[in-house]
Amino acid sequence: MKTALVLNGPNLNLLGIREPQVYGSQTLADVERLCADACAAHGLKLDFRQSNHEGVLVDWIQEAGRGQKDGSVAGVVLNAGAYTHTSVALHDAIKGAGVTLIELHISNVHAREAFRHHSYISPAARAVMAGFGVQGYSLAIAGLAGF
Ligand SMILES: O=C1C[C@@](O)(C(=O)O)C[C@@H](O)[C@@H]1O
Repeated sequence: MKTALVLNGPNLNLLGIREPQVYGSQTLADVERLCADACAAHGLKLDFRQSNHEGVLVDWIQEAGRGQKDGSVAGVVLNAGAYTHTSVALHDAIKGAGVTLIELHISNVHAREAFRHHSYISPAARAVMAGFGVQGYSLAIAGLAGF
């Protein structure tokens, strides 16, 4: 059984408390349960992580790339949070690792502030999911399973 890595970036540990009018009231633990159910439904094993640190996310993407090469990893669902809009390092990590990656946002970033309209992740991602709320995680896992 292949693993789906679901990686969450900065401030996503605050889900449920953080701007609930934008991100909803479900916590990151709730999101992990959603992902576990979606993975079980699609024959995938879940590896769910969160970090506030850019370099840690880079390390995890590189690890996922190695896992994809040895056949143990199906791909990555990445909510890079604010690093989406700033991080050349994450862009380079995804390209360098050669990993199949779905960029995910809980909110519709294109309907928000202009600084959220540009993503360094999108040009390196296989697909992009935004605006479906936390349900987007389940949809992204279904998508990953279908690649
Ligand atoms: O931290 C986040 C969360 C986010 O990635 C989302 O899930 O909608 C959108 C980003 O702009 C923001 O910085």
